[in-house]
Amino acid sequence: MTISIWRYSHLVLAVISSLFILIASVTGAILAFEPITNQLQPYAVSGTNEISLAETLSVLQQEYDEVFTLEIDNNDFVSASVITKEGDSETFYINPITGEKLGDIIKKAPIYEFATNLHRSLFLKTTGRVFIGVVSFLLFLISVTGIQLILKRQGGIKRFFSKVVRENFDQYYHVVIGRYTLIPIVIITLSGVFLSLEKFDLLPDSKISHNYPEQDDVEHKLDIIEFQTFQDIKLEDVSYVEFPFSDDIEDYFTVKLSDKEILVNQYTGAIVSNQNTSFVALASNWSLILHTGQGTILWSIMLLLASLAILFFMYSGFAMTLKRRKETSKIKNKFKKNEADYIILVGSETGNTFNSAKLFYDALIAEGHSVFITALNAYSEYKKAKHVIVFVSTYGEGEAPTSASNFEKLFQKTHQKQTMKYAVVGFGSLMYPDYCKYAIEVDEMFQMQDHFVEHLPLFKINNQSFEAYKTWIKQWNERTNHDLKIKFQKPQVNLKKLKEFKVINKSEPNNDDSFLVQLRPNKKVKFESGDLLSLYPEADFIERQYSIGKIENDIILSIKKHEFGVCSNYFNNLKVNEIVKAQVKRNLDFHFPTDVKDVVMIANGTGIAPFLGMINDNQSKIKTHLFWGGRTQDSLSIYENIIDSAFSKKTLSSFHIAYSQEQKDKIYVQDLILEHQDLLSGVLNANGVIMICGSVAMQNRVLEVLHTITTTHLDKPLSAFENNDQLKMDCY
Ligand SMILES: Cc1cc2nc3c(=O)[nH]c(=O)nc-3n(C[C@H](O)[C@H](O)[C@H](O)COP(=O)(O)O)c2cc1C
Repeated sequence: MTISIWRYSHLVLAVISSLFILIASVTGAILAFEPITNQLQPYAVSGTNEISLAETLSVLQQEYDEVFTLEIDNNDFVSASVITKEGDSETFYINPITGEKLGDIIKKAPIYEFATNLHRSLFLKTTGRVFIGVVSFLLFLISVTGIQLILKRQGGIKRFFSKVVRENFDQYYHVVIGRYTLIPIVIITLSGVFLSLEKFDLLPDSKISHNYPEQDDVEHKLDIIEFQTFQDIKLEDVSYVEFPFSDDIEDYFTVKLSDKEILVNQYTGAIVSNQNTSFVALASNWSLILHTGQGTILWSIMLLLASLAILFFMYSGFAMTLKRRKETSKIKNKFKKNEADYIILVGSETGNTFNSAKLFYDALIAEGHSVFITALNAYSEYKKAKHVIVFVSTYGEGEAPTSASNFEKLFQKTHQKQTMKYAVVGFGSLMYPDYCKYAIEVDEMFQMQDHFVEHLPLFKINNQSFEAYKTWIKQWNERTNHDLKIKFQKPQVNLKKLKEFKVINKSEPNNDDSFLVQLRPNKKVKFESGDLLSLYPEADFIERQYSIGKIENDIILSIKKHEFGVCSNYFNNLKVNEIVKAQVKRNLDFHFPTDVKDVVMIANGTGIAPFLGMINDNQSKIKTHLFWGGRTQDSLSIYENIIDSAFSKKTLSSFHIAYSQEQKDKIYVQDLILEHQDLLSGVLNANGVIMICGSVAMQNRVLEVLHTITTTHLDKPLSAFENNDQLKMDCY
């Protein structure tokens, strides 16, 4: 629940201040170039830590008729205001060792003048300055709420920089870029607020006031070069020197240093007054440096990047909000709640789960059913319903998402009259210790009430996996004897991008209707075991993907033939030397790890394909254990040669098989995993990697077993290893 408060505050603040933030960040990005271009000018003087103030002041006195001021700015440019020997009053950059003029003071370019005015006051003078000050504070609050949201999402400060689940482009980069730029943005906004407060005299007075003790007349005036005080001060510590107004002994040198201001007797060089700079003045100086980037190219570049990041956050933040609204507002029920046979209840925080529920709703409607879809928070009595299907995500630490926050109470006090069948689909992420916990709770609530009968067991979906969702639809279809068709967006095919691959070999389908295809690219194509081969059959141009095993330079695919499968039958009918047009899609998260000591591979059926490549290409001979589940011994025969070859090359350490049909008691790959739990926990404990490929159903069973193993042997949930990139999965 608290997460939605943070998200709501984040959004409201962003909406209120968006236009001004837009102006401030565009002008901020432009202004970031000013200190960069300034610093590229050749006026910076090096070695100011070695030059004494006495040397510079003395040389200036010799070089010019009169000297008024000396200034050293944040760029280390030294400028002096003087009357030249020719009698001209001028201010210019000087060389502090020779005193000679280096160049004229840089004039602010009109673009920077314009951007500064807009940035500071929107050309509205005081009113504008107030606005900008307030907006700066709002942006500070937005950054703080943003940091809070990232902390919640990632599960604490320790995991601030750990892996981010990628749901879509906007969400992913909003979080990833946010992690790197929010702290600089907090600094920029706080310094901006400070500068505004200073402008409106809202800070304690930081002016230094000196005591002016009476000075005794002295007969001999020392040369500046002889002033011990100035000899002891290095130029790098000086920001400003004002020369005495007249020869009067009560007129002094005023010297501003980084942390204090001193008055120096112009005859003796003695310090007359010494006052420390106030905290407010120091903070104000730092605010100016941090807000404008003066003096450091690196920080100026950071300011530029932060300004650009703010623009991206505005775009991606609003895009996410619009998408969320669209997902939740597009529910237009055709049937009333008391007319419908099917009730779909949705619990979602950011709208993703609504999307999956809506696809199911559309498919049921297309089949001619009466369906009513609503949020879990709107749960009530349904007079005619026969089926309740719940799609629900988990948020916070295993809690209900916003649109299900009230469901438990409603469920307890609502009593349905007729008996209904229920099915719960949980959406979550394996990166959280309480994987799909709220869905588990909802499932239990249904189990406890008499009027509900389980239609399908609880089904969990990791990271909104569409493949897993399709598996659940398949289970639904099998259970109901229907052929519900989910309409999903076809990925756009760019036929020009398809490459040609020649069929080198193809085995005949075995008892399981599985066969191997060996393809060779006609031209050079970059691919690795674990990448995907996308095909777009002419019948529908819908993308079908197969996991690639790379052996030498060929692609090995393991395919299961389905009676009416367009693509599997296309492959099965291929003859040697025929050409297949397809595209390789990189699947970087599912490549063989080369920087670990142990790898365990777990597959069932055709999921073995990428591993066939990996076990043969394991050049650094990493200890590799393959667990595979098949139906019968015959299922293995098409892979046997490749596995034997890996054993003889010593690139495979062990191979464990579970045949489900060879004996009375069925054995599955998850049973093998449990049997070898010491090996599995040992590999994880030693930072090894577990890879899983095959059916989603197998994946879910294996994950349950792995979770039991990690909690009992290693005292950690499986999510800890998922977050540490020790779990790689590609299931369908
Ligand atoms: C802050 C935060 C906390 C989460 N907590 C959990 C959790 O405890 N268990 C889990 O399985 N998934 C958790 N998730 C993952 C979400 O359930 C997952 O991203 C889901 O797809 C979101 O669906 P929705 O956008 O429809 O709410 C969390 C996600 C976020 C951002």
